[in-house]
Amino acid sequence: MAQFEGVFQKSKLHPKPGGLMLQYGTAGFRAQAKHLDHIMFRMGLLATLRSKKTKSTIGVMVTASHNPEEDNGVKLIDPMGEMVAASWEDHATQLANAEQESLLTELENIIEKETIDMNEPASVYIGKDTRPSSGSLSQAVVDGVSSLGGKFHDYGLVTTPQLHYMVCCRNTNGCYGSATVEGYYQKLSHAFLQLTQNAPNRTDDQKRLVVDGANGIGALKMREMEAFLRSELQVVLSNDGSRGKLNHLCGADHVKVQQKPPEGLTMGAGERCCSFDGDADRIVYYYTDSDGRFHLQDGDKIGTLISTYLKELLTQAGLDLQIAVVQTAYANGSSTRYLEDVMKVTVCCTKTGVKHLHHAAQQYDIGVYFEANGHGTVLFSKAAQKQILELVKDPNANDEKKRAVKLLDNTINLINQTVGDAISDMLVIEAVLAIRGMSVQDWDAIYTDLPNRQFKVKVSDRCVIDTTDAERRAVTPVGLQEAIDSLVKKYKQARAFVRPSGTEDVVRVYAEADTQKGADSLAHEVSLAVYRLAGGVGDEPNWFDNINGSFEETTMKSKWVFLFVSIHIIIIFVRCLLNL
Ligand SMILES: CC(=O)N[C@H]1[C@@H](OP(=O)(O)O)O[C@H](CO)[C@@H](O)[C@@H]1O
Ligand SMILES: [Mg+2]
Repeated sequence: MAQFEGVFQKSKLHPKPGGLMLQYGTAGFRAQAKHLDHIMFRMGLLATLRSKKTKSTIGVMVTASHNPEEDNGVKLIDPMGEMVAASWEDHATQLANAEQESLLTELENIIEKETIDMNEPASVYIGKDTRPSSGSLSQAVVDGVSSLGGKFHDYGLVTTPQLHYMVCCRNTNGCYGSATVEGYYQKLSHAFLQLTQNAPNRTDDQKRLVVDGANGIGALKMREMEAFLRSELQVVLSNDGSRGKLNHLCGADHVKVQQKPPEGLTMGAGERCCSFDGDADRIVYYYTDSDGRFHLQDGDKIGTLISTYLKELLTQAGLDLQIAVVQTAYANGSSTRYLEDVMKVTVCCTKTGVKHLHHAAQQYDIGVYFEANGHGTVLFSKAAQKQILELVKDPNANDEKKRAVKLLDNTINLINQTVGDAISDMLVIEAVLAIRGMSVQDWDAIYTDLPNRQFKVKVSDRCVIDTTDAERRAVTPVGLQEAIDSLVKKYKQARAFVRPSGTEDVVRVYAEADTQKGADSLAHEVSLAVYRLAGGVGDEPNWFDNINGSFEETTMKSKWVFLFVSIHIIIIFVRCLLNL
């Protein structure tokens, strides 16, 4: 214990509020920022141990992604830039929840269980998003690393995928790229410019893209990157953080869940637009048509576009590589049908959370994975990359083969294979549309989404809901799945499921049906079933609140409207009385 005296003393500066229990969820810890100082310190400790164990650099990203600005969170990044191994998530939860006096015992337990040699050096890369709380929280991470004698490099403000990229570059000794923000811009922009040479006649209009930066880090980084793209992409940046609040009525999550454009964006009819989320690891595209109808190109559409493009190139290059698309239960039924029936690619479904999709995608030569919300990337196996590189160098390849394989090679360099990356995905999409001469409308027409709806329900303990079959069926509480099954039967082409969120204290409800009215009504009925059978708290789910935005926010709005109307009625009543 004596060797940890420094840790113990430092930990007193980052005390754990007694009784506070948090869990390493879908994407790390997330909570109100004011509850996270001790978590950050402890994740600094854990990252140092993980670095000693793996003899590699580990990443710690301070962000709460799409959550409101008042929240924050932290994710750990493993040596190849992937999410931390699942077994270490348990260590993270144990360490985070240890009361002050048992912190060192918990630390020693991990060291013993993982047989960590404490004489190994440790190196941790740290990054943060633009939340007001991120500065002091990332300092707490630094304190944790330093108190265990680890070395750290603080990248300051970076997107989550940029930090994943840095970690991978470092641990591959630069093979993946150079571990600087500039290195990231250079690698991606070089590949993008190579790809767009294959679409030489694009007009300025076609190069124009309206980007909603969610008032977050993605906007800052997009500004920095612009010059590297040499006008081959002409970004019109909105919600750049100069005025609005992070993720407030904007950003990828808002657009996907509300199925409407963000505020703060001027969209011409038919114009190609996209939204990043708060830490720029997700992207969705959209446009409004001449009738003002909103069309969303979500993660499913992105996955379809990219896999179609890659499949075509594989055929042209004569490469026999297996391509698969990984989705979650949130994937629109139409996308799955299109991929399986028309494109004839393998589709597999995993639990929500990139770590699950990533691992599934690693099983294939080329694994394209996208969550419906726009979080995803493409993984190329080592063997696939080798075959592609060999063909690039093959002097006997004919022109068609040469072109296809060169495109594949540049696409590999443009994709951030460590994790979903809004900037990298955006450049891939822009390149694919340019090369294939497709407009956003052509892309939209590949298949038509089934109308769908997502709701949130507050319950006293969301862990009462346990699921199976990649979260498509609820095992507990008793009777819930039966209730969902009988509700689904009332609608055509319908499907619905519920699961506890891993990032917010809510139960998520998803429904799709042949009409929007049907999807809305099914989602509402399932929400009521959750509320009644899974311990709902507060008012019963209200269809109007759910449809019209974040439910806390609209509940507040409706309260204000109610107060305003009541005051007016009273005034009118008093006036009438006075006139009498
Ligand atoms: C339905 C949905 O969009 N869920 C999101 C959300 O997870 P939840 O566990 O549903 O809160 O945040 C995750 C992290 O960003 C993301 O991976 C996931 O797809
Ligand atoms: Mg995110």
